Amino acid sequence: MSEEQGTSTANGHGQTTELKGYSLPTDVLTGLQEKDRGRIPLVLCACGSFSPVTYLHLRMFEMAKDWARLHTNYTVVGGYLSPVGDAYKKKGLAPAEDRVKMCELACSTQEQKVRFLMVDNWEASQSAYQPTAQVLDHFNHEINTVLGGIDDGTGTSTKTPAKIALLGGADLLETFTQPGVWSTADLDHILTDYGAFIIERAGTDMADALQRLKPEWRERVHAIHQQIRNDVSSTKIRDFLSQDMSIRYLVPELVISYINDHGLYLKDGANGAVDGTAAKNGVVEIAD
Ligand SMILES: Nc1ncnc2c1ncn2[C@@H]1O[C@H](COP(=O)(O)OP(=O)(O)OP(=O)(O)O)[C@@H](O)[C@H]1O
Ligand SMILES: NC(=O)c1ccc[n+]([C@@H]2O[C@H](COP(=O)(O)O)[C@@H](O)[C@H]2O)c1
Repeated sequence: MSEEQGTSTANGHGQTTELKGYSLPTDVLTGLQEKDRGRIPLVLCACGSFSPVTYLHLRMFEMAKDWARLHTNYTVVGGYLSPVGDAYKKKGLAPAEDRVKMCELACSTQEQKVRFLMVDNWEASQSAYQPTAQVLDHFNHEINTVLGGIDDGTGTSTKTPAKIALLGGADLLETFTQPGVWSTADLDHILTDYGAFIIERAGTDMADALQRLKPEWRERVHAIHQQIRNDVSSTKIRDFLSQDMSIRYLVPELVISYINDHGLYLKDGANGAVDGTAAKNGVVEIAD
């Protein structure tokens, strides 16, 4: 994790810490290709706990990428997993450093020629909780201001602005209308200025969740059905691990090795808590 340096605020949402030496990973961020001429580059940003990351988290990007290609004028040029920071204090949250590392290992399993997924540790490195609107502002700043946009594929080094969008599951969409979870201003900013690609999820009625949104927000949501349903969740993975059950073929092999090597998600907390919020055993209760 990067070293901290000073503090600053962004967009009036809350405190962010400037991270010394931080730069957004861009190693597999592609430019537009000849075949994409006339299309808008799209960068998908998945915010979540990833405790631990599963194959479905990776698969969400594939589903959204296909959907964008088939049903929109966007072309996915990059995807980011942004693990939430320790301040989120959710039950089952392993330390941010471990979750970032596991996401990096998961992304390292991508086949060379088709790699477009990266892990950004900016959110995970913040000591204060970062609302998702602010995380999307961060991506927008890094890609469209710092990088100046995406290579437009004309061979002239001209850059074109990328569309930044939130990627998540239908349970996330469902929380949009749950009282006290999101501020109206943040939702308006996320859906009006960025938009969301939402993947159907078992246990959530996506049509109903969409119906509950204001019409002007609803039209900014790309609702994607899972044609091959996968109901894996990080909670189930943690449950399996706590019962010493196999998680093979649900989670990348490198992530399984990392979990074993670091003794994460053990039922009886053999590793003990790191601090009051996140523990190596991943069974910490949400703090008040
Ligand atoms: N099986 C799934 N189907 C659709 N979306 C999913 C699935 N698993 C995770 N997601 C989505 O991935 C994003 C990040 O996931 P998150 O880290 O919260 O995983 P999770 O499995 O929901 O975690 P937990 O079980 O710890 O609550 C969320 O928007 C979530 O909705
Ligand atoms: N107000 C907000 O910005 C807000 C509210 C709820 C969840 N979230 C984000 O959604 C994601 C949800 O992740 P989990 O499903 O693991 O809880 C996290 O990245 C969290 O920061 C943001």
